[in-house]
Amino acid sequence: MHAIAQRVVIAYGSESGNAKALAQALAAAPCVAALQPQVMPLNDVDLLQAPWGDEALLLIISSSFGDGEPPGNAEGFLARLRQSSSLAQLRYAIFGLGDTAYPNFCGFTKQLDALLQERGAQAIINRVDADIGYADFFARWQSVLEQVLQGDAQAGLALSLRVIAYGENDAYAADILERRQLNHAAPDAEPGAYHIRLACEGSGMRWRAGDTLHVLAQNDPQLLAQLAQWYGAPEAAELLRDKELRQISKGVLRELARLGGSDALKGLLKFSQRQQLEQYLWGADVLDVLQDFCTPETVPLAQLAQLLSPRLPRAYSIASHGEAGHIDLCIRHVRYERQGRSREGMATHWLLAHDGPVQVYCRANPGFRLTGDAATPLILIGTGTGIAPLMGLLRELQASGQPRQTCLFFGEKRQAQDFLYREELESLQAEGVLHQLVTAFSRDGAEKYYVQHALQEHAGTLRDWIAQGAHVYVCGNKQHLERAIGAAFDALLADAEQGAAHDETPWQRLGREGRVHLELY
Ligand SMILES: Cc1cc2nc3c(=O)[nH]c(=O)nc-3n(C[C@H](O)[C@H](O)[C@H](O)COP(=O)(O)O)c2cc1C
Repeated sequence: MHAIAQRVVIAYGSESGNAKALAQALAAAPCVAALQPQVMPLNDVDLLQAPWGDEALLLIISSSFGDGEPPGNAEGFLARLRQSSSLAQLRYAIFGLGDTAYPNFCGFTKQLDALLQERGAQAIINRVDADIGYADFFARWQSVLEQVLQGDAQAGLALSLRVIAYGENDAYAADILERRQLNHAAPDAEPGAYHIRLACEGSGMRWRAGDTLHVLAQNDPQLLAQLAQWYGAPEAAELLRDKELRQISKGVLRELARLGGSDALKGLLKFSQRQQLEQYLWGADVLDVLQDFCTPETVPLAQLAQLLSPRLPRAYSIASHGEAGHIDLCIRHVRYERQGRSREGMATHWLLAHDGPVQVYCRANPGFRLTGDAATPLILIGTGTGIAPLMGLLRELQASGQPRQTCLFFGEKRQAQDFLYREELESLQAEGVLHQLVTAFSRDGAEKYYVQHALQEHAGTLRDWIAQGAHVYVCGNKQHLERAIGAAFDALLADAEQGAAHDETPWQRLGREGRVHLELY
């Protein structure tokens, strides 16, 4: 066997430094160092000028960003590659870094590989698609590269290192390990709040606290039966089984209004009626729309089946950390009645009632992940089941063994019934993971008391923490929470910030500095 390359270029595309660090480590590895490699960002690689003859080799190590796009220092390379014609002389190998929690996993390096192949370039090692645990893959890739450099071409073409990403069409079937009610039933209590644990050990699925779990639930058989009855056609249940029956898009409504010849529905779809439409759609399903505005004759079953989109996944905040081997959710079992029919949240009901595995996949939510360093204090604010991602963050801090100054403000109705995760929170506090646990139970006193009131009472601590660079994480109800929390922070920081520029409020400034993390629903 003889060495296959005299000249090696190691080119990286890297936004936050992982790929660059690997490129530098590779250059220092004895088998490569002997060839005195050049290390540079992909943007500096000149595909046309460099002599990519028999003796040269391009090793690409790059991450993907945005939606499977190149990091900033690789954008120019991609543009030039697109414009280039034949690259038949070029031999290359690609090591892609990514995160399966993003929909376009390793999108950029997959695209590079395809473009290079289209232009006749030759991969000497099969492309690697590595996830966040890339260190192990890199060690294996490097040892195969060593074999290839020594002339063993087969080793590169036999390598198979590609993490498969889960998604809507390729979901993971997770068993339910635990279902436990977190609040105590009482006649006037909030609807049930449940802790659900899903088994994910060995799935290869990756996530971090703050990310979301997408659940592909099945439609309620009762609703399918009611649709079949409305149509007088038993086959409706089968035809509509995998269709989205709850979240009805404007496009579908427009088409139903046209087919049904309904002026009332056409009117509701006018821009000026958007609030009325929102009110009408709250808790509605496709059977409501059909009953209210159409007849089985105006919207034949086959046409409805064609019109409706496939079932949409429902997203839940993950309440466990990424190394846990299981995914925890904290969900509310919503039940209500409308037009004489009792209804339940589609996926929530499915998660609570169904036996057997649940189809799921994770998606990254970088805006709600832990940021900053050990010196960055964390102010966590959650109401009701909005505690879920905050539990995830606390559990991640606990698992990391690197606690920070952390304070949780939790709001609910009544302490005796609604103190979700009370025991665990108290033990996190005893362990020193959580420094302050502040609760605001709105209905326990003579006057309503909410998290924003608790924030005011702790103004001194909060001001100090904000001055130390604290990040604020807020999760809960969209309608009330953000405005109330923003106003509370503006009030408590107003004095401290007197004299500062007034074209923004203190809360807006924190937002602009990337220190406010919101998860509102
Ligand atoms: C905002 C953001 C967007 C990302 N987008 C993607 C993506 O679309 N596909 C993917 O596979 N990985 C994505 N990632 C994950 C990165 O590719 C991964 O963290 C990688 O290890 C970063 O390497 P680098 O430090 O060399 O840039 C993203 C990460 C962040 C923070």
